[in-house]
Amino acid sequence: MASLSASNHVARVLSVATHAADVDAESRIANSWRRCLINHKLDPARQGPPQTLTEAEVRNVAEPMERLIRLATPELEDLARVLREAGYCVNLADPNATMLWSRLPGEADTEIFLRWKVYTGSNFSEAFEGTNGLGTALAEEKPILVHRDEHFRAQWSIFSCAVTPLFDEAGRLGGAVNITSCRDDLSRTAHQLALAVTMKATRRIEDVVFRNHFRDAWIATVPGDGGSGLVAYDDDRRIVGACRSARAMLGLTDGLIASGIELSHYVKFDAARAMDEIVELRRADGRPLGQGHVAPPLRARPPGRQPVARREAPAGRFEGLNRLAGSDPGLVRSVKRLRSIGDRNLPILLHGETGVGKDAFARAIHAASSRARSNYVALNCAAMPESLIDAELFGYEAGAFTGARREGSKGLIVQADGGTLFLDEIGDMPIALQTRLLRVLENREVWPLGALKPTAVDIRLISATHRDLGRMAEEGAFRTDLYFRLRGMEIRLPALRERADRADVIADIAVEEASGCRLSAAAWSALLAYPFPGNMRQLRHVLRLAGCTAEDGVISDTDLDLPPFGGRTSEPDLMAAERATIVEALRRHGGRVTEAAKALRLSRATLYRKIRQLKIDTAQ
Ligand SMILES: Nc1ncnc2c1ncn2[C@@H]1O[C@H](COP(=O)(O)OP(=O)(O)OP(=O)(O)O)[C@@H](O)[C@H]1O
Repeated sequence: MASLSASNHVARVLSVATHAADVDAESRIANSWRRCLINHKLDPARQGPPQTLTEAEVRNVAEPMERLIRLATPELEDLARVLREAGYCVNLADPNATMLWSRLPGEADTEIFLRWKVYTGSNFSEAFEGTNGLGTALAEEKPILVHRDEHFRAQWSIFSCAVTPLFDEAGRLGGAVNITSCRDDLSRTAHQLALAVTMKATRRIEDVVFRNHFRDAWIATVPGDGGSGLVAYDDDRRIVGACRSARAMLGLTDGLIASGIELSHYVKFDAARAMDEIVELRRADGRPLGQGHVAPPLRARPPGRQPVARREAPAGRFEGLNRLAGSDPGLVRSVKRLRSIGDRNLPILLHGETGVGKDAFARAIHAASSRARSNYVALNCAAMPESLIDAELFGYEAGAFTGARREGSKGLIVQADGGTLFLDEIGDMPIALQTRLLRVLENREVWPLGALKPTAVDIRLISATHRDLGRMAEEGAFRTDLYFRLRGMEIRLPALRERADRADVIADIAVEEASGCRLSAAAWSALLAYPFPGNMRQLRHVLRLAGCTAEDGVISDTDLDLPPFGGRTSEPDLMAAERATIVEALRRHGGRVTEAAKALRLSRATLYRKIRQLKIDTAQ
């Protein structure tokens, strides 16, 4: 379609949508235009940005999608890297078409995406924005390419997007992967190729999500006309799950799966041994079905280990906490204590080394509480100077100081009202601010800078530190009264090397970060023996990298980037190991802090802080 002026575009949309012109009348685009006009009563000439959520709202919407986002991120990063040259931005959206993950292409193109708010937090549902890749693909639950003038609203005609819906392990709509370009020199054919790449990436994400969910089960890959389908089954060959295409292919339903129906009703094959293998599949009546693939439970993959008994499906809102606790007795006890305090508003102090999962744990506590529907607001006290923490946390009135935002700022405490405030690295909070925080906790109200009256707040406080706050309080470096106020309940998160279920944690993270690979015996022993000073974060990083360098799907010990470390746990040793990890990440990324931070899964602010603390010379 050639590019049209805005008024011509509107006229064309109206004539096609009202059947006056029968050009493309039966096409999906024409049908969508009709939906927009008749069902959604939209105006193709309307101008203005899409609806955009605040950062806190995005966090709330993203919370139930956390596992999907985590599992999809490596694939999405690859997709963004491949398509960056062609000026594409890449997004992952939830089923309501709200973008929750974005990578902008950089350079000149980025400015356009920012100007038009094509980024995290924006909603592109068809009912609001008219025909567009994300909204229409989700409305129809089918991949679609929407090229420039095919958009309903004239203003979106500067973009071309290609979108593939994503289905979860139960075949339900879980979101969509979107790619958008604003380059007018890219042909429809080029976009079609990009759509094909996106569809492949999305299928791989679905594959990882399915295998991760059914990691205790055997997985059969069944060939079909429109691609293969995955069926999960237990040791007795009873089906426990099936992906969307396997359901369609075999006629499987939730009811049939819940009834424990046997795989042999649908497909048969000879002997299932302990290794991944290609098998000749037959239909239930014995006719050949083609070649399939059978994989043993992922949890059982590390050599020499028996399959781990299936963990009980965790009950409802405690699912996240149970998952993080695994089967480490200390952590399981802590989760039990958290359950027993129920919804009493007790402040919680998390204590643990860097990367053990303090933030993840705090989020899970929030998700398990009756406050889950309200905001979870986090602040890292070590990442910013005192004046900024003050303004960010307590807020300020309009014109309270030079450089303040014209409209003032509510502050994070007020934003967390009704929800949870997470203060990371609380040990780094300057003394003056400790006093203000104590006052907030005691009086349950906050005085924004320059305000004439306080604002009442109801927050649950979770704080975290890697320091010995008790000792700091004794030495006068931390307010004793605040210390006691913070530790309504103190939870120690053990280092990875201390966890009794270390082997399970490693196996689980291997499945997530290096899906499709298995660990050689030597790699497995090396991982078990290594003290992981950077804990979960470092383990994830090591396995992600190993998954990329592994040959023939086998991670050997030489694929593991484990910097020498003595196994002792003193602070200087930890710092030395952390320093070495950061220096190595910076070296790998040519000194580019943003990319090194991404690889280490740290925020840029945190990495800059660590660079300063550890006196790392980034100019090397
Ligand atoms: N139990 C767990 N199982 C698997 N992955 C985990 C677990 N706990 C944390 N992680 C992952 O480890 C990484 C680091 O976690 P998180 O940021 O919560 O650690 P932290 O203790 O807050 O780190 P820091 O002290 O540097 O702020 C994240 O990618 C998180 O998803």
